[in-house]
Amino acid sequence: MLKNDLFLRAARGEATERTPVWLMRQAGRILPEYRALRARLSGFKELVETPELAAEVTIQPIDALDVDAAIIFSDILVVPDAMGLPYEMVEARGPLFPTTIKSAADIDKLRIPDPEDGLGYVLDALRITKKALNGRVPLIGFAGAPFTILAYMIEGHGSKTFSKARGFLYKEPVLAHRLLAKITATTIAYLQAQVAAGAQVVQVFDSWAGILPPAQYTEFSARYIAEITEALAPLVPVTVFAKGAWWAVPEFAATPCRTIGLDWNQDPAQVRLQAGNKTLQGNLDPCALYGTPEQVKAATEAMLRQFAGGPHIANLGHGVYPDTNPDNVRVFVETVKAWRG
Ligand SMILES: Cc1c2[nH]c(c1CCC(=O)O)Cc1[nH]c(c(CCC(=O)O)c1C)Cc1[nH]c(c(CCC(=O)O)c1C)Cc1[nH]c(c(C)c1CCC(=O)O)C2
Repeated sequence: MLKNDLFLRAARGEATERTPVWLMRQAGRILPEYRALRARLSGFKELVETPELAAEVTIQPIDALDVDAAIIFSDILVVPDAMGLPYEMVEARGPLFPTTIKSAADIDKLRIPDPEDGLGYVLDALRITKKALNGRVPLIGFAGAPFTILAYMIEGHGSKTFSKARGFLYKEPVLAHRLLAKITATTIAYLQAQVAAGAQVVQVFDSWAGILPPAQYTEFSARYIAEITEALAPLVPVTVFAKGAWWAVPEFAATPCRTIGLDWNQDPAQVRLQAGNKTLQGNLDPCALYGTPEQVKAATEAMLRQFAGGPHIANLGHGVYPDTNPDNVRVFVETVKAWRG
């Protein structure tokens, strides 16, 4: 039994007494207790791959920020890792893949792993977290969208343009689809296993959606997200967050996802018109949290007003930036909780 099921009810499209709130990347470097734990370890991967520690870090923001949902501490890059393409997390630089996908042979070598084998550490973290939460708040599972995962597998690291990955779509469309199909199969099995391990909502992050032209987005990304939502929606409510893909809202609305995530470039009122009865999630600019507490409160209230007229889960328009003052995050959370729109 959940003591606080506001997030879950909003994610199902049900009415709630107040708007639930959580933050993308709430578990991480904004919290001193995260940085302290992280400093004792060899690196990010050790934290992600040690279920007891991942569970501890997942719960930190529930204690520190009093948010209405927990998101399992992991990364979208565990999927390519389990498929046979390991990543490294380079301090202060971000992810790096020592080998990348270049050919049909590279794609054929990739596994579609049994989640309990290749990703058992995430499933263990979910099971431990679920037990430790003891029903305080719902637990969110997640995975990257196949296109965003392909972008890292081909590019090998973060990039402003992802020109190698985008070039691959033009030069090798057949291979791109072969790779996307393999990532999609892995992701569906992985998310189903996350649900079996205790995830009550799953979110698909298409962080690099905005780098594709709309027609290519439909062909190389949205259709695979649709497949994932069709496989998962019978089990739990599914959230789709595609950063920068404002044009794709009608496509997501046609899938069985329950919630659509908005980044801060999107106009909530306009999205409402396109999204039917879906729940909307978002979308405060993470930079709004750099202001004074009064400014944070005003910006949060302005955001809440824009979402009037339908189910809403308050969040930022992307992950919280690591140099954000946690006190301002608490102002954001408290402002949402006090709001009766
Ligand atoms: C694109 C992407 C990645 N990872 C993720 C995405 C999709 C969401 C988004 O667009 O932000 C998803 C992710 N990564 C992490 C979470 C944890 C759960 C949560 O939201 O609180 C989630 C949901 C932890 C993390 N993932 C990472 C950290 C920082 C690592 C550290 O502790 O040094 C954390 C807490 C590392 C990471 N992981 C990734 C990058 C580009 C980086 C480096 C940039 C950075 O440092 O923030 C890939």
